[in-house]
Amino acid sequence: MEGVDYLRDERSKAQFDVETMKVAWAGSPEAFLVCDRMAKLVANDPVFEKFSKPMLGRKELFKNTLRKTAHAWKLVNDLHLTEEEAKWLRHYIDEPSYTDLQWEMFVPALEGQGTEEQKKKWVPLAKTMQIIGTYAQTELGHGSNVQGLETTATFDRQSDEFVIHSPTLTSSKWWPGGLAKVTTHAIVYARLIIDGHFYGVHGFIVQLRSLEDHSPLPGITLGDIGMKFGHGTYNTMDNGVARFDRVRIPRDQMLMRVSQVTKEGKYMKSNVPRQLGYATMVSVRQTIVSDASKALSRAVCIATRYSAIRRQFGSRDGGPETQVLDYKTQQSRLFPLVASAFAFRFASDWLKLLYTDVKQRLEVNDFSTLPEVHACTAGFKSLTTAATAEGIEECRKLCGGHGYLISSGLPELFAFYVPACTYEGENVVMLLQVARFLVKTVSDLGNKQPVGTAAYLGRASLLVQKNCVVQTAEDWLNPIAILEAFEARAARMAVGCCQRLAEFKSPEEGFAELSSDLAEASLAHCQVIVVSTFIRRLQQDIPGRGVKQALEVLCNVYALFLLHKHQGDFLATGYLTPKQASLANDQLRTLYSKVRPNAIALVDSFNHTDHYLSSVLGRYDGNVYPKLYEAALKDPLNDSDIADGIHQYVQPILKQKLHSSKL
Ligand SMILES: CCCCCCCC/C=C\CCCCCCCCCCCCCCCC(=O)SCCNC(=O)CCNC(=O)[C@H](O)C(C)(C)COP(=O)(O)OP(=O)(O)OC[C@H]1O[C@@H](n2cnc3c(N)ncnc32)[C@H](O)[C@@H]1OP(=O)(O)O
Ligand SMILES: Cc1cc2nc3c(=O)[nH]c(=O)nc-3n(C[C@H](O)[C@H](O)[C@H](O)COP(=O)(O)OP(=O)(O)OC[C@H]3O[C@@H](n4cnc5c(N)ncnc54)[C@H](O)[C@@H]3O)c2cc1C
Repeated sequence: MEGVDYLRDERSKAQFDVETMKVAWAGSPEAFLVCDRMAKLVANDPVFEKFSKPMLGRKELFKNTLRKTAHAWKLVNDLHLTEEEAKWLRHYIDEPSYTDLQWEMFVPALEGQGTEEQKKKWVPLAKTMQIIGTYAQTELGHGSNVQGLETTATFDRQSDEFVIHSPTLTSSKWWPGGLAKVTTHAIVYARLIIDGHFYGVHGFIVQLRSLEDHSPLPGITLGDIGMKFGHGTYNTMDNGVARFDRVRIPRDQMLMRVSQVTKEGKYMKSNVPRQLGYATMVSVRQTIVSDASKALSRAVCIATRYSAIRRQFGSRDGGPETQVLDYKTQQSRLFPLVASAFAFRFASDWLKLLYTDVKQRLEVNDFSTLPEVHACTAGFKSLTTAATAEGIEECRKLCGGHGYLISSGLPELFAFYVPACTYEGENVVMLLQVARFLVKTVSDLGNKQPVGTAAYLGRASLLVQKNCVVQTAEDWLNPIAILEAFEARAARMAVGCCQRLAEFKSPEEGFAELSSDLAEASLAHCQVIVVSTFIRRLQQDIPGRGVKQALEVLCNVYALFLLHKHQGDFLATGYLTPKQASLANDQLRTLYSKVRPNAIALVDSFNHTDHYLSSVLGRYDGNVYPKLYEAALKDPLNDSDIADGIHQYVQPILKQKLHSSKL
């Protein structure tokens, strides 16, 4: 049998209806149709070809992306694509471009932090791409600590302008996407100074380049920050550096929803919290969570298909060897990642609802849920990106040696994905934000009943006393038992941290000293939410033959895998006995056997095109080995039998006089 037959055979074993599962994955029949249409549009358009990327130099890579972006923008207009369709188009094109910053950060910053008047002026210009903007917050010397930024915006009362200035080398803006060569404008974050007094960091709309000839405006020095990790992935983007030498902008280009500066130089705070200045980051963190499930589903699709084709050992008489997918070790590394992709998918759908709700509230100045939403987006961003980056690398290893080839699609996917652990809030820094929220919630338990995602902490006093009642491996299939275990562990970790914090001289000293434990408690809290979201999703009506049952198995795999991985926490907090932890692991093995017949069908449900996967190992048809050969033969080194440099550098070594060597 060939790879093609193996996958056909695997597909015939599926115990659920794949077409309905595709809809469950996409979220709705309408969402599925949009994704499917955009995926095919991209896959069938030769401009969006990706296989030549690894061979391109930096300048060609960049220009190639400019060309693709221009073509995509033309399609958006010619085909009258909605914003949702345009986002999927961008997703399937699969190439970081300046438009990411324009649509994910520049426009949301204008919309979230601008006054009505500012929005009226700037948003239409941005949405029609008459101006192209980026988000210039990070500096050479400061990224995570936004309040530590050094760029200054000094108000000049006489001219009614702000003077934007980079006072030091470390104040150079460093990283903003599209800044080096493309963007005409930026939201520049700077310390506001009026009459020598500092008023904190604010956003300012600064024009960077001439709209006529694209040259940098006077006083602004722009450049690229250099090549990044991987080759053909993030190097398509011109992440840039900018220095400002007393650049003047009109007063009305400070984003003034949160606070205003009057013509007279008076600083006025409106009744909105200053954290609203951080709202753009909340918005994009939510997008990043949704991207995590997409990236992880891509990696597991490649690794699962290849694992069904690859055979090793198991036959001593020349018969077929064992599919590596049948090894329990392979299953225990791969299936939790398949389950995680689904878990993150449902978590991101839920987060989107939470975010839509807070956005509507913020518009009418209701800020009550902002701290919870900030904690959720920051925590989920950290949890999902860390697990996805690790998961992609695990999938590469699951594909053995061939996983290391660029043609497997996995090295480039990892290089593209891994900065998500850093950008938009470094992951540990984000967990510490969750920790602040947890500590406040637990410390306030006497006065305030927690709601929403923290509601379970309202039962903390009970959860720290109760013990797990599981007696058999079967008991671990009960969602109530699973959820209580996660809640008890998280509550015990949070309460334990708070008790120890009280032993320090000051809360700041305690927080710094216990920060590792606090980060772990935050992760445990986020896992409660992801697990409970998955469980709640299964309580909804899920049509289709066997679809709900297959998802139930995955939900249990996800939860019990986490329980096994973090069993140290579950045991140390005293909720579980070692016997109960071991029963969970027994159940996990049984669950892997239930996933096995559905493995290929599950990854088919992601509906990924071969274009999007860009992987010889993950091809839908399974025709792996002939295509690996074909891809290898395309390498420029295979253009001729004798490569450049052989005559010059190798032949002289071969022809050296042997008596000169002692070897
Ligand atoms: C080929 C192309 C095709 C083209 C197609 C054309 C068509 C295109 C159409 C559509 C395209 C769509 C594109 C989609 C693409 C999607 C891709 C998405 C990829 C995105 C790429 C992202 C790039 C990355 C960008 C960046 O990285 S920007 C920089 C981000 N920086 C950070 O995140 C900095 C992190 N630091 C912080 O957030 C903060 O400083 C801190 C650490 C959270 C705060 O620290 P500190 O304690 O000092 O806080 P304070 O400032 O004092 O504040 C204290 C209180 O405020 C609370 N707080 C903090 N943050 C927030 C918040 N965000 N919201 C609410 N509250 C917040 C904090 O908890 C404190 O509260 P308290 O009560 O405890 O006091
Ligand atoms: C591909 C990419 C694209 C980017 N695009 C943009 C962009 O468009 N616009 C923009 O403004 N920025 C952008 N950035 C910058 C990005 O937002 C920052 O790099 C990020 O916020 C992390 O900040 P940092 O680099 O200062 O890391 P640091 O904060 O210096 O982190 C270094 C280490 O210190 C630790 N650390 C930091 N603070 C604490 C603390 N309080 N407690 C414990 N540990 C701590 C971190 O955990 C980490 O291990 C981009 C970055 C990348 C990689």
